[in-house]
Amino acid sequence: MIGRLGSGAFATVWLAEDDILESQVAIKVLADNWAHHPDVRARFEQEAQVLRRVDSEHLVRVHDYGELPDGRPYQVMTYADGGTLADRLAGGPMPVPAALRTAAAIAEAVEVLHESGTLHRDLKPSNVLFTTVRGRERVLVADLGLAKSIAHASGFTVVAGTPGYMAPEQSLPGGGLDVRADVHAIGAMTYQMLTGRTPLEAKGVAPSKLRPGLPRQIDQAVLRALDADRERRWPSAVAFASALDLSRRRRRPLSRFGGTALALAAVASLGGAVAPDGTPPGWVRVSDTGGVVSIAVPRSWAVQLRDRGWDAAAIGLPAGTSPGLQVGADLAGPAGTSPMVLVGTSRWIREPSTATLPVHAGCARQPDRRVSFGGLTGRVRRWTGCGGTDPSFSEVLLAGGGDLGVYLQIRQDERVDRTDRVLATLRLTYS
Ligand SMILES: Nc1ncnc2c1ncn2[C@@H]1O[C@H](COP(=O)(O)OP(=O)(O)OP(=O)(O)O)[C@@H](O)[C@H]1O
Repeated sequence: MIGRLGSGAFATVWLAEDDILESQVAIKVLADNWAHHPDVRARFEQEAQVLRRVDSEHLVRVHDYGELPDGRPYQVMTYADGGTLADRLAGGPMPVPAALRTAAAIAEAVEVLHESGTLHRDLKPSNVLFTTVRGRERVLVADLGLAKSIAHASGFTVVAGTPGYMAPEQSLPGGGLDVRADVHAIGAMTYQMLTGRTPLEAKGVAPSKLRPGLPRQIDQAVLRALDADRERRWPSAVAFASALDLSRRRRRPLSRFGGTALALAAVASLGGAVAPDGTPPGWVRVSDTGGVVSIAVPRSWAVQLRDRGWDAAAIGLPAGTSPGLQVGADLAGPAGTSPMVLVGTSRWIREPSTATLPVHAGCARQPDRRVSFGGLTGRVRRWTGCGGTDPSFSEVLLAGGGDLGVYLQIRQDERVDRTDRVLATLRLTYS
């Protein structure tokens, strides 16, 4: 051990030298009084497992888990040499681009956690660390609030979430939490990075009142993340990050292709096993009411479902309802701002197809490419660079598996294309 880095309500974190890795690591040791509590201990271990398995460059990595001779469990994790966001905020608000970049990185990490089925529950500036990688600073989200949640559930006098950041529903007994509680906390930190004050301290006034010159879109994005009614909040961390990113791009058009990578890189990095029905870990399978078509999407996309079919007239085929579904993060929200998948079947979709795929005005059409999945073949047309609030669109026609062909529209963030990954999970039941 080289020295003590800090302590929280549950644990003390030490700086140590790893002889094998020849690098510095942080070792978090559960406090003695909690180490005797089986539930808290189990959650501490669970936290280590999650942070070992889930892989994002913006999440603290746990390398090892063990037990000291006196029985206290510990986690060995990446050492963050750049202090915490709390330290930075002690000096007042951050430069706007740095605040937005940091918010996007936090959202990315949290989105990856959500996709693996884990809520953070205790996002706050002391849990956001900075480290230096190859001379560049990187944001790292640490410390899941798992221990807190169990302590709270067991009636201990520990607040489950930190005032100023936690969502209103977190202080309600038994209020089932979902990803939107974390969205609230990211919103609160973004507010503070931009204005120097928590929304609680500032009584929720628009950030631009405290930081003149902030664009209206940033005000709107941040206030929506903080809405007391979670139904009106951004439905996912990535939806919030996209809204901030779009505001940022509008301010600084040159940064469009550089800078922040959004959360969607998550897929490639998820651990765990693919389910027998082809559903990747952290994804959710949905189907239409008749069970004819089913598909899996990342959990954060699967907030709303319309499962009563669709009308193939939408793509220029004979009208009439046939099996189909639409699943998305925010189907009722402003068009084009959140991920969505529409899957419609039709016996009119054949090869060569007479369907008329939609044109996405303002987007750049990419060359069509041929795809083939589980006996179905067809083509994908992708539209990118849509500008405004629109992400990318993939238009897909597939046929050849039986009497039904399939049309899909996949709306997603334009920089990471999950079209094939989603298509690979498509299942059709032929009559
Ligand atoms: N990986 C790390 N690298 C460097 N410093 C760290 C690391 N993890 C934690 N720390 C430091 O140790 C402090 C204590 O961390 P810990 O996670 O135990 O508590 P906390 O987040 O401050 O509070 P609480 O657990 O009550 O929510 C942090 O505030 C931070 O300063």
